[in-house]
Amino acid sequence: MNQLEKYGVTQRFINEATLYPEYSLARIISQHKGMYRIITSEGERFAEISGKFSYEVDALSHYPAVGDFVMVTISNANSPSIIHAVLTRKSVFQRTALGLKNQTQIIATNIDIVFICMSLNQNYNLSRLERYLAIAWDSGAKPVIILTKSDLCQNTPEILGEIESVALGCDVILTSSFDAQTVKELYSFLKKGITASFIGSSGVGKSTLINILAEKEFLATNEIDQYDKGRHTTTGREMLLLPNGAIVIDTPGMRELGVPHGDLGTTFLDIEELAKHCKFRDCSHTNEPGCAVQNAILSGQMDERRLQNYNKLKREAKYEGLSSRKIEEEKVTEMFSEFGGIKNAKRYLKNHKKHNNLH
Ligand SMILES: Nc1nc2c(ncn2[C@@H]2O[C@H](COP(=O)(O)OP(=O)(O)OP(=O)(O)O)[C@@H](O)[C@H]2O)c(=O)[nH]1
Ligand SMILES: [Zn+2]
Repeated sequence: MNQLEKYGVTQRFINEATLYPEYSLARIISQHKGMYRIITSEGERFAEISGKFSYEVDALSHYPAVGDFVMVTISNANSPSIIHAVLTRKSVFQRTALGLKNQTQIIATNIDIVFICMSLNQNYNLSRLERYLAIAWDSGAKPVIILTKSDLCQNTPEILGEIESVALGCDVILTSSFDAQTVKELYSFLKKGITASFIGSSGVGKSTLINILAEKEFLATNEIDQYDKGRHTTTGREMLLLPNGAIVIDTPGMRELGVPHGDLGTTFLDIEELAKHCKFRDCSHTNEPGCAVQNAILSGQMDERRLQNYNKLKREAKYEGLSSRKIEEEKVTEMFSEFGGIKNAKRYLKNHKKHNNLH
């Protein structure tokens, strides 16, 4: 079988690839400082982007990322293959780039299913789950909730009830590493050729799950690897193949995904639906008369905590916007320092601000 077929290529990508008859289709399996590892029809290769690509690329998010299908010229194993184009992404996990607040950085792409992992002991937290759901809905991947360490939980039915109130139609699976059968339940989602990823706080048991699915120690789990934060000691890979042909993307970036530019509208569909019935269109759902959201809370239909988290995430989203404006100012300073120096830049900003204040 063609190597690439093992790595989740679908007809959709094969079709798009025909637009580039001079190049070959490949998939990015890892990325490190501008160097990529790719799977091609001829096996694994190192790769870098072409000169033309790097000249024309105008946003961080347009660079290839783990999971991308790309069009390449395949070199022999000793020299880098050349990446010419990135095919349309089916799903995208992203976050605001460190140090560059107004640019998004792509963490991983073309993930079909994202398992949101939360452990049933101290890590259990509905607001965090909502946060992860927001990331998932925003990405285009299908979220499935995994509640790990069920062996440590005494009041599972109660918690399941709470989770279902925020999960809105997502599947929820209970697992325990002491019962491999519970983990194998994930195979109803992890079919051959499906690309999946696991997100959730550190220590909830993501590596443990992947190792059980892989039927080998793919990843170091916390007990063996308590001090050495380096992972993937066995494989060095960010994309793993499970025995049944499913693909797992496990990059450090996916593990660190925390605060999303989440799709609040989907995660909090119930609140947004209720809000349509508030008396005032700009209702803040705090103490306005005729507030449908408050009424739902009063009648016990909705949990007050859920509204609080909704408001909190909304505030964060707004704050993101503000801070990016500040970053914009810094960028202008930098730009002007090239010709004319910092003084000119400051003057420019001052005038600019004055000008803005007039509006
Ligand atoms: N009791 C119990 N412990 C578990 C279970 N799953 C994992 N653990 C333990 O939880 C700890 C953390 O597990 P990991 O699999 O390393 O967690 P992780 O989510 O991969 O953590 P990071 O790599 O930091 O993101 C280890 O000591 C595991 O043995 C479970 O189902 N039940
Ligand atoms: Zn309201």
